[in-house]
Amino acid sequence: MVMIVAQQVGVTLGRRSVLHDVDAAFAPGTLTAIVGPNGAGKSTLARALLALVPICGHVRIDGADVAAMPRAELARRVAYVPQGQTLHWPLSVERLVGLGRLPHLAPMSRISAADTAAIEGAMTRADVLDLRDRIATELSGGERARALFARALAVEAPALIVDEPLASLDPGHQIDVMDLLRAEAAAGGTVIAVLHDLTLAARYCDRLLLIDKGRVVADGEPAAVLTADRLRAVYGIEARVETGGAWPTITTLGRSGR
Ligand SMILES: Nc1ncnc2c1ncn2[C@@H]1O[C@H](COP(=O)(O)OP(=O)(O)OP(=O)(O)O)[C@@H](O)[C@H]1O
Repeated sequence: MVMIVAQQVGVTLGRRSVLHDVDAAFAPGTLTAIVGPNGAGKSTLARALLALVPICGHVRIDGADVAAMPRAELARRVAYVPQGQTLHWPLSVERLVGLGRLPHLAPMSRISAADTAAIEGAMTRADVLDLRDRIATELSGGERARALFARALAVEAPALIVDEPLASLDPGHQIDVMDLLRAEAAAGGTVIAVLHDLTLAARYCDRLLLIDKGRVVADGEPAAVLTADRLRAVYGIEARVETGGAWPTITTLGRSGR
């Protein structure tokens, strides 16, 4: 189990100040969605948590500064699925998923029975067993997304950061992925997902971190974060938010002021 804490995190990319003074804590057993409009800084925050961009402030995993952490150790602690990843090598899906075990392998060593079990388990949970012999570069967008998700699951890291894992998935596989993220959190994982679908985020996540213009504008339980006023202010939409059911549902009615 790991605790990830961002303290006063700021990121500047080129000349653009993209994130400002972000404070956030991500606890074990919690599924957190990072939500916000296009360009708000969600992917940048996901990357900042892994020190993949230069940051001001600190990100700590169980108290250790990620910027100073050896990459292999960080890769064992936090599995990461970036947004819209492209594949360059014509590997089979099984071998692609097997790359998730690299952080655990000593140089030149062979994969163990435990590695094989992790790869099989990840392929099963991401529903890519029937694709295992397919060449990953020849998959559809949704199939590729599931294969890359399986690679992250194969790491068996205590924390998982996934950036727009639902993009290009059909509704059934969207539910499957959200169920999986929930299950990872229920098993003690620290799970962070960048999401655009607010209703799915509200239904599945313990907590939403709403980002706008590089700043955290709300952080809390979905029903507290997703108010009609806030959706108008942040997304520029008129939305009906219903909180009477098992989870809040958001129906977008149109653009504000139109
Ligand atoms: N390398 C870069 N140089 C300059 N600006 C960048 C760079 N990468 C991203 N940005 C800018 O940083 C801002 C935040 O980008 P980011 O990808 O984090 O947004 P996002 O919230 O994930 O958006 P989306 O929902 O569209 O994926 C955007 O304005 C983007 O144009």
